[in-house]
Amino acid sequence: MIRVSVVGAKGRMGSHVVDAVNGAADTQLALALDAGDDLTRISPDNTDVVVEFTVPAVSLTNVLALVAQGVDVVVGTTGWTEEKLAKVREAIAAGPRPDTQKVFIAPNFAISAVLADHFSTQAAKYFESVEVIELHHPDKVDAPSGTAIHTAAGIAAARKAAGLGPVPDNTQTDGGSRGQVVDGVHVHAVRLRGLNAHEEVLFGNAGEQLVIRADSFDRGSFMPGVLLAVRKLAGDAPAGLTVGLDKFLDL
Ligand SMILES: NC(=O)c1ccc[n+]([C@@H]2O[C@H](COP(=O)([O-])OP(=O)(O)OC[C@H]3O[C@@H](n4cnc5c(N)ncnc54)[C@H](O)[C@@H]3O)[C@@H](O)[C@H]2O)c1
Ligand SMILES: O=C(O)C1=N[C@H](C(=O)O)CCC1
Repeated sequence: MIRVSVVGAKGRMGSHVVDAVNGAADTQLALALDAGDDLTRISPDNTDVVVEFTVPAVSLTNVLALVAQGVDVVVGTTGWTEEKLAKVREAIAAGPRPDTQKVFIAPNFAISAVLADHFSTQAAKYFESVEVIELHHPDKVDAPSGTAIHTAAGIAAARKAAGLGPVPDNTQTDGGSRGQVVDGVHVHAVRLRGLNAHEEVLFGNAGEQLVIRADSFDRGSFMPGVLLAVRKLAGDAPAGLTVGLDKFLDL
């Protein structure tokens, strides 16, 4: 049995993870902690893998503490930047298990979103224009979504590798309606009661359009990906920091 502790266990995602861990045949819940609880209770003596779903403002601190305690960590919280990822790599190198420690961070655990992201990077070099629209429930604290930032960055890298220049855009005045620009790609965030997690990538050429869309209607859609990551960390995932569920899929 894989012993799993959950940090952020009372949250929308954390509570689903607790249920998923309790419901799977090969995992058992070790500790379920939330804000105000003592993270040092988690150790290799009681936990094989920690799943962390909290808030962007505290996730890095939690991950650094857990690495220092020598436990492997699956992270679903958003808000990761290259600078924060570098701090995780440094913490692993300076931690108690520099050669075996595993940390996995995924902007999105839903297969639909991972595939939309993957197909978008494949499509990117064929289109002159691209924009990303993400649509979420209004209780979400960050915008744009971590998934949309990851998708935009992947598209931008694919465009750069293909030698494409900037997207065409003759906007002369903009009060904010053109969205946030992530690596040259405009990203628009919608917050609407009734939605869960959705993303649409619009590609355009003269006379044609491709739309790639992923819809997570329910948080249960993230749980197979979370359990896959837990199993991979308890199994053959490489040591060090891995980012993105696509790394664990045969794409
Ligand atoms: N990767 C994915 O597939 C995926 C899917 C959905 C949500 N998310 C992300 O997961 C994060 C959580 O989303 P949510 O909807 O569950 O949020 P939420 O607000 O419902 O839950 C966050 C939980 O973290 C707890 N928390 C806050 N500070 C803490 C601390 N220092 N230590 C321990 N627990 C702490 C809160 O009390 C709360 O219970 C967000 O960043 C969200 O964008 C990622
Ligand atoms: O509900 C959220 O919050 C979500 N956050 C992630 C993001 O920001 O990309 C994944 C989708 C759901």
